[in-house]
Order: sequence, then C-alpha cells, then structure tokens
Amino acid sequence: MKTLSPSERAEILPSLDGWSLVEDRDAIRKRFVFEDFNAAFGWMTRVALAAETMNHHPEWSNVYRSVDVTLSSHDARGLTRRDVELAQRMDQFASGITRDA
Ligand SMILES: C[C@H](O)[C@H](O)[C@H]1CNC2=NC(N)=NC(=O)C2=N1
Repeated sequence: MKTLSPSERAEILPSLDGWSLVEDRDAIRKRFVFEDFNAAFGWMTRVALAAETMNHHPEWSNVYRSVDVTLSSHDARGLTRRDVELAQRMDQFASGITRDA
C-alpha cells in the first residue's frame, strides 16, 4: 500500500479528532485519557481485537488511565489509509468514555 498523497493528507488529517502529526517521522499521534485504568485497558482490548482483524497495529503506551498512541504503516514506511481507518476506529471506541486530556 502506498502512503497518503499530499492532497489526501490535506483532506483527511484535519478531519481526525485530536490527532497530530509526529515531528520526526511520517506518523500521527494522540493521547487518550479515560476515567480509570479499567476503562483504558478495556478500550485497548477492543482496539486490539480490531487491529488484529485489520492486521494493522498501533504503537502505544499505557500509564494508568492514559494511552499514548502513534500510528504509521511500517510496511509503507509512512501514513496510509490503514492508519486513518484505525484512528477513526479508535475514536469510535473512545467516544463518550474519555476525559478531556
Ligand atoms: C506480518 C504482518 O502482516 C505485518 O507485519 C503487518 C502487521 N501489522 C502492521 N501494523 C502496522 N502499523 N504497520 C504494518 O506495516 C503492519 N504489518
């Protein structure tokens, strides 16, 4: 799969809620903050099952109720539509259960 074109980036990335471009690589990142650890880990579990189904996996780190996520397509060495799809799925699963970071 090829990386997102400049026009795709201009169109798609602003539509992703709360995601930012990573400075030193072609990737996007976001911090999710939940009510508590159980909520965070439950969300991670749902995402993990979706990621496995998609065969597209996040780079993430969990501390208590926060989860820092970075998305990039390793095989394409940059951002692809798979990253966009996984970001949108993560936001769907987090809807209504996150605290303002
Ligand atoms: C062998 C396996 O299908 C590949 O390594 C998949 C797994 N998950 C992946 N996840 C991400 N983020 N990028 C990939 O290129 C990728 N490739």
